[in-house]
Amino acid sequence: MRTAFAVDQIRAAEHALMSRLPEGTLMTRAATGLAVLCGHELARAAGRVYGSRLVVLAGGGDNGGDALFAGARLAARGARVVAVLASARVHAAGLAALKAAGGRVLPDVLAGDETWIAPVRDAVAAADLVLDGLVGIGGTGALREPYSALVSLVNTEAGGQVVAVDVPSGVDASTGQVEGVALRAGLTVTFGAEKSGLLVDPGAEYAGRVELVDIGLVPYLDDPDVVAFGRADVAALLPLPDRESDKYRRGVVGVMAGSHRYTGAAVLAVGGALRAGAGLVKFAGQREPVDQVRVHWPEALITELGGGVSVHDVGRVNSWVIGPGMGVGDDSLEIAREVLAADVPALVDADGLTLAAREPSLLRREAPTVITPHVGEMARLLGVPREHIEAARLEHARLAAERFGVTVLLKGSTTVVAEEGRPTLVNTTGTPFLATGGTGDVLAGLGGTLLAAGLSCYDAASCAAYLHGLAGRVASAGAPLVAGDLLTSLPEVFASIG
Ligand SMILES: NC(=O)C1=CN([C@@H]2O[C@H](COP(=O)(O)OP(=O)(O)OC[C@H]3O[C@@H](n4cnc5c(N)ncnc54)[C@H](O)[C@@H]3O)[C@@H](O)[C@H]2O)[C@@H](O)CC1
Ligand SMILES: Nc1ncnc2c1ncn2[C@@H]1O[C@H](COP(=O)(O)OP(=O)(O)O)[C@@H](O)[C@H]1O
Ligand SMILES: [K+]
Repeated sequence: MRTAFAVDQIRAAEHALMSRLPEGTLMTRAATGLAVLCGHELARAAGRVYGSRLVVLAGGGDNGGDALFAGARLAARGARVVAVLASARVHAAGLAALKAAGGRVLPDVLAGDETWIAPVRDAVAAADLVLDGLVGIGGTGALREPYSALVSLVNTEAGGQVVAVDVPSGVDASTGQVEGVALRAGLTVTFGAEKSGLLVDPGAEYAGRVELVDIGLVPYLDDPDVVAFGRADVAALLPLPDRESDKYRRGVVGVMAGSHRYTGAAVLAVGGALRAGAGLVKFAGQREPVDQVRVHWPEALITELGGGVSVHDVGRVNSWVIGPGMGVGDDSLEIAREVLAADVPALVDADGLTLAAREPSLLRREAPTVITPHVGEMARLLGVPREHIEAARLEHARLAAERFGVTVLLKGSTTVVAEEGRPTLVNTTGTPFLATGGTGDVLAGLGGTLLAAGLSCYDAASCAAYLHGLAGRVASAGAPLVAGDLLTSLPEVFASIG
């Protein structure tokens, strides 16, 4: 399991650790680790450290200090290092070390004219590696000048590797938010522990690959702010059938999905539930989706609603999946009321969420509930513009979990799972090729089966996101996928986890 922390937590741990160590120890540890990793990058890109070209961007805080000390170490190994000083108060000892090791300082970017631009641009374009030590965890708000001009220049002109020190400048280390410009790194070398903002888009996208340098912080950290499951975490939670299993013990999933207009959603949601290993899937819906489910999934038990047949006629289930393509009319609302009155865990998706935005009492249930909104559905549920949600995924997923008292799986470029009292989970599998119609329906079915098997909402949502993302990667292999491909890939994914 990967763990990540908010800036306050990092600061508190650093404070506790620093009080036991001689001054400067942590920066030495950080800069040493940074220099080693940059050395690897230079060896890979330029063949060797000696003679390679390095540009160090140094801001006025300790982040700049780390970069200058690392630059000094690489200069001592023969790299040609130039520093760009973006503040009048750069770390004095770091700058002295760099100069003593043969590093040079480029023209003054603070002089107030534009004479610095051409030489800095040329140096950045020619560099094998640019080291971003402008701001780290001390950054607040949008980057100010000259930091933002320097970052824009690196983003457009850098010809070699770009390494962010601790955090890409311009990314909020706690939330991954970016106001204005931020540095696009190929590698982020972060110190002590991962920062939450490095795992969540947009920050994660700016960070590139993340490498952790141990500076001895771990014993001083409290519970993580954010976690990410790995294969072993999912393997430990996934229920496997054993000799005692029968279909009822494995879990009966009720699926209420599809409508006259949207029949495919029902087929995909039932498929997701079956392929996730449900003991039994009971499908309830209108005639058209019923016909389609019957053709595609003879394994499902089917209840055609209407004509005096209601949700009660479905009988006992261990969990409900409700929403994909079910419609948002009054009859759908009535069905949603009946389904969500059941005393079993429920996963509410798609149209189910549109109905809940209209009638929030649908989500006030005794039994556990997972909601799986995409950004648009979340915007409706919270009454917040979708851009705000995209910019601050952790914050809005947590807000919805608190407001509705449910587990929230917020879908999109970074899927996050939020539940009160638990660290927010960030899913690290997946591919942008999943952004195609119907993939969310498969996810809903998958999650419903894991709930029926007895996983908690948090675990079911987290495992479903992980498996779904892997299925996306297997199905896509770099090419477009269709939602049905996920169903074909799921057996391989489950086998690889087992
Ligand atoms: N505290 C510690 O124990 C350690 C800290 N380390 C380094 O220290 C960093 C934190 O150092 P600081 O607390 O000095 O903070 P930073 O160096 O991250 O940032 C502070 C500087 O950036 C400026 N700044 C902040 N927001 C800005 C914006 N939007 N636009 C332009 N300038 C902005 C501030 O005016 C200040 O000069 C970490 O990220 C890490 O790199 C490491 O050396 C490891 C140990
Ligand atoms: N840019 C992206 N990168 C990775 N996954 C994405 C991206 N955009 C969407 N997805 C995933 O694709 C799925 C789409 O689900 P959803 O929006 O509900 O579509 P539908 O309703 O058509 O099934 C979700 O699992 C979501 O996390
Ligand atoms: K930085």
